[in-house]
Amino acid sequence: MKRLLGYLKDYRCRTVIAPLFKCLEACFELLVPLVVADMIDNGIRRADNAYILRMAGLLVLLALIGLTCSITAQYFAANVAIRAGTSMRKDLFRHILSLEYTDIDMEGTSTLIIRMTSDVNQVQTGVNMFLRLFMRSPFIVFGAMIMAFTVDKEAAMTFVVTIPALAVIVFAVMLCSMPLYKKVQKQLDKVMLITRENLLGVRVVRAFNRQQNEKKEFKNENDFLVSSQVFVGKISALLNPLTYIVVNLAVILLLYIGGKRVDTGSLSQGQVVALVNYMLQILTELIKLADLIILMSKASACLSRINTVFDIRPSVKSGEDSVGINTQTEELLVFDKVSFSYAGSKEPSLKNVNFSVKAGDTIGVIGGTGSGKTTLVNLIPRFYDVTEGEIRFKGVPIKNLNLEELRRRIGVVPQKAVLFKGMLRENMKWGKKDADDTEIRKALEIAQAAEIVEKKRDGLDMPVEQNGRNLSGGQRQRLTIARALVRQPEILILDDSASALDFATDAALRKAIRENTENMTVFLVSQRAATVKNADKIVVLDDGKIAGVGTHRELLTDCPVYQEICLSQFSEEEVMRHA
Ligand SMILES: Nc1ncnc2c1ncn2[C@@H]1O[C@H](COP(=O)(O)OP(=O)(O)OP(=O)(O)O)[C@@H](O)[C@H]1O
Repeated sequence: MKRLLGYLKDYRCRTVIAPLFKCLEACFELLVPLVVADMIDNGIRRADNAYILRMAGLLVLLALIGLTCSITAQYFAANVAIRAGTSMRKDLFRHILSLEYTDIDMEGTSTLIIRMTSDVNQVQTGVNMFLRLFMRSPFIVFGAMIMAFTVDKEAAMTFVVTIPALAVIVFAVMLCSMPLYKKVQKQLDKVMLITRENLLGVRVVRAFNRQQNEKKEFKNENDFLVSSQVFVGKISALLNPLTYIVVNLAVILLLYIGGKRVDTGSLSQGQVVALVNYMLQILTELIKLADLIILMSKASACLSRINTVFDIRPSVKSGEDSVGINTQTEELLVFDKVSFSYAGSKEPSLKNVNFSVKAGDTIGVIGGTGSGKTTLVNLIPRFYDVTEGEIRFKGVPIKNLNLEELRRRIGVVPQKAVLFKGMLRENMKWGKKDADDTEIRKALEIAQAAEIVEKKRDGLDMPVEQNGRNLSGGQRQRLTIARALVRQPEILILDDSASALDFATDAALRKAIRENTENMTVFLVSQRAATVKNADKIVVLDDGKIAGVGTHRELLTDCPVYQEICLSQFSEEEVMRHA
């Protein structure tokens, strides 16, 4: 709540104007029954057409003033709600961008998208409706009761009995339905998560002919959502019949008491009609108030979910500065007894990893699926922090280095090639804002991606669609490698980034990288022995542990895991030739 008030603070004036105008509208509405009563008593009873017309004109005037007040209030309420919602969405986006892999893993990408979209929207709607109704509805309920007392104290006693009865019904229904609405909201989230997952993985679903299974799963969750909605709808639907029974009974009582008092001359017919109108106004407002409370409870649930995201502190903290970097040392990186476990995972993904890397070396990282290759290289730019041990960069523990500076020194090409919507040139400049076309073209050449650009009419201005969907998997991979090269990082990490390339292009790529990146330390992560065999040092991983470190030749003689990998990919003759 404090956070939301923080967003409303900047719009104090508008936050006050909106409910005030709603109250002003309510004042004019409360006058209507009195004008109608006067019209009946002094116009219709005396058949005074001129008077009736004058009163009708007055009613139109009241309606117009009420409408103006209402439009003004709604304008300011919507304005405040949209501005506060937009600021909250912006801050949430900024906060999510500051989170690290671990934090995002814990929440899940889909959940974060829901927080940023539907949850913020729900809070926005809650603010809008709150500003419009939180003063107006109680104002009308109490105002109508007071007006009824000014009309006739005895008949108005009906209100004293009816309003609490109505309030009990409205709030009982609301209390029963509120937790159910929360359940519905949760189920809605689930359906949205399934929808998102299926849309993102639509090709995989088709490729594995999983449409029927997915349809079934979606149907189950959706049916549960529908049945929950119908159930809560049925409870909410009780509101109208129950309240109308009470109000109709109250109206009968009012007419009975009013009729008797009309007979005795203490009350006019018009006044009886005014009392009935006040009763109906109270009913309408109590129902609106109940709707508002349900809406507010949904909005507050969404707000607390948004707050849990805001409360996540980035788990990777930047070091103060980069003092102590030894520029003379040959050892660029040292993995010293490094172990790592993912949050919530019982088994460590890396166990006691020790090796060092010289500046300018090419390091191959090889191992079976799930052996920990990606995990290992992700520790270098501190996408995750080690659980045990230490990684040192030029003699300084990377935890002590300024995070931005550390990452500026590293170019990462992840397994999944991601490009962003926009021009290719913009994508290429991600790592170096001021890179010129010559630098970009050079990087494209090394990454074997020059021909992709040459073939396109627009050259570097070619448009890249969302997620680079107008490019093939291999083209995307080469372009992401080029993007990392534009930056000319000290350390280049290629995490299985050539998996979609044919062998010839893969070989040409490695040759170009070797020839053009003399001072760059390159990590080549791959499952292909051919990719890593020329590396200065190869790290062989097996189930999170180091199975061997050395050159291709050394490992072929003394690392059984490496031998096994090579034998599964080369002929025995080829392996023997290298050994
Ligand atoms: N985000 C994560 N949360 C929990 N466990 C994870 C996560 N990412 C990977 N793991 C686990 O860590 C282990 C190592 O995974 P990693 O991705 O590093 O393997 P890999 O050698 O790169 O595999 P591949 O060659 O298939 O990409 C695996 O057992 C995997 O299940």
